[in-house]
Amino acid sequence: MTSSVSIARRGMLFVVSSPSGAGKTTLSRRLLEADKDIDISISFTTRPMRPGEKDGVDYSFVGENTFLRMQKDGEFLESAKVFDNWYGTPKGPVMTAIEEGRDVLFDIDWQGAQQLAEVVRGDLVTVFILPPSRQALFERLKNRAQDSDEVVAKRMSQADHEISHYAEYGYVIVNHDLELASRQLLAILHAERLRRRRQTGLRDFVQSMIGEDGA
Ligand SMILES: Nc1nc2c(ncn2[C@@H]2O[C@H](COP(=O)(O)OP(=O)(O)O)[C@@H](O)[C@H]2O)c(=O)[nH]1
Ligand SMILES: Nc1ncnc2c1ncn2[C@@H]1O[C@H](COP(=O)(O)OP(=O)(O)O)[C@@H](O)[C@H]1O
Repeated sequence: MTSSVSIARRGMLFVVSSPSGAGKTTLSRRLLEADKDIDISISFTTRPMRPGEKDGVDYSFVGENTFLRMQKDGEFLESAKVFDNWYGTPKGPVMTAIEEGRDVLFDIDWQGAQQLAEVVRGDLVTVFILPPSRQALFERLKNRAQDSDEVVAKRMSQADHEISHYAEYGYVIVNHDLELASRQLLAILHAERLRRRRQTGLRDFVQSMIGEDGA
């Protein structure tokens, strides 16, 4: 197998959003396993930890006072209230990754995607995940068995509003078959990396090739 040529490029902010239960967490995890050049942004949240979640891994779980202090001090790249809880993206790790030419994955809602679009524009790629049907969404939320009936009902009632934002996204995937949806998400990541304007080292690369003698 031939080894690939490495050309310097800008990192991108890769946003995945969906109504709760459509599968964005599952798809994001699979993307991280399949590709080692993308890091996930770990958000801060005031929502209670779910069974199986780990502080600092799934989210950094903080109280409302801490969150609001961080928000006031400008420590978030974006922040929003979703289902009565606060969520925010810490600035530092994202900026470091982008400067190093690494990509960052965001599992955030449409409000966060809109705010990021104002800050980074050309470095932003957005993907919206749709469930195959309303019934499937309900069943996934119930089968996940991590939220009370009341919370599931609330998430279902918010789904229409979430879904209504799909048209603000650059890509849309219907997550019916998990394998297919995972491949589609990976394909978007790979194609977006090849955008000419992201490949900042292309000019030097081509220049050196054109300048070479003896072909
Ligand atoms: N704007 C914004 N939204 C976030 C952030 N972190 C998570 N979210 C969104 O908040 C919503 C609720 O997330 P979560 O409580 O984990 O529930 P889940 O989506 O059902 O797993 C989802 O739409 C997430 O994408 C963040 O840092 N900023
Ligand atoms: N394509 C799929 N087919 C069946 N179940 C799925 C599929 N994708 C995800 N799930 C399941 O649906 C539930 C919700 O997925 P999750 O990734 O937590 O959604 P979200 O992060 O969007 O709230 C989980 O139990 C997950 O295993």
